[in-house]
Amino acid sequence: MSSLSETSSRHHYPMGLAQASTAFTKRSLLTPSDIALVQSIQQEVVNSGEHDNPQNVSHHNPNHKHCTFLHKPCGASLPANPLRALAPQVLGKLLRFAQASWASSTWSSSSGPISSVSPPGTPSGGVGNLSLRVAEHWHYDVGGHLDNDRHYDQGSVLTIVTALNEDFTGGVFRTFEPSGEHAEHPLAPGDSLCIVSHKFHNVTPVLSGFRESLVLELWEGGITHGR
Ligand SMILES: O=C(O)CCC(=O)C(=O)O
Ligand SMILES: [Fe+2]
Repeated sequence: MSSLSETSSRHHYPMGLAQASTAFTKRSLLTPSDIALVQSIQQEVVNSGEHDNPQNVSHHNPNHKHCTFLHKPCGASLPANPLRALAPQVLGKLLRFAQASWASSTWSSSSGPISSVSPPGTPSGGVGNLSLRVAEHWHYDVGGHLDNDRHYDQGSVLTIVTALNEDFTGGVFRTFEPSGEHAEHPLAPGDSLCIVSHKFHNVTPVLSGFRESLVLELWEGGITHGR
């Protein structure tokens, strides 16, 4: 109510409200050539050397999945933020989708999970007021999964997940709803989903083939090359 509490709550996103929030899906947001571009950037990052997320190296075998950061410097041959520099139109599509999702949601209404963040349509509000925290390419082999029902992306505001391939079974993206049930969000290649980052989400085990996804997190913390 007071401006002091509003200021101090700027980076507080109530967990309970996030769980009740809606997920938005956009079919075929990325074209096959957009996907091929993202995959080629991921390959360039891998080939350039330092692509491993140190926090995820140990996950490579036990968890059968692997992360490549597409937002941080990785050697002299690539720009500092490879996805933004080499695929600005792809990033633009994803950010515009996040903006449209937010604008049609109640996420930043007074009783919404991100009421502390200025919504689209207000001066310097919306996605333009957030920064790209991470752009992650995920590769899940058979057995790869994200099995914590209460996994969420702490500290971020919006998460945008895009499917990059379809040559697998299992590997379904789900949200864990307040009812205690999982809602499945099947995603075909190029389909994107946008959620408030504090909404619980998970991925069922890949049963055959491999699964590739692009995960963007937007936050209020400014440009980062870290994490
Ligand atoms: O790969 C996905 O679909 C989502 C992964 C995820 O939620 C995460 O890495 O935080
Ligand atoms: Fe996540």
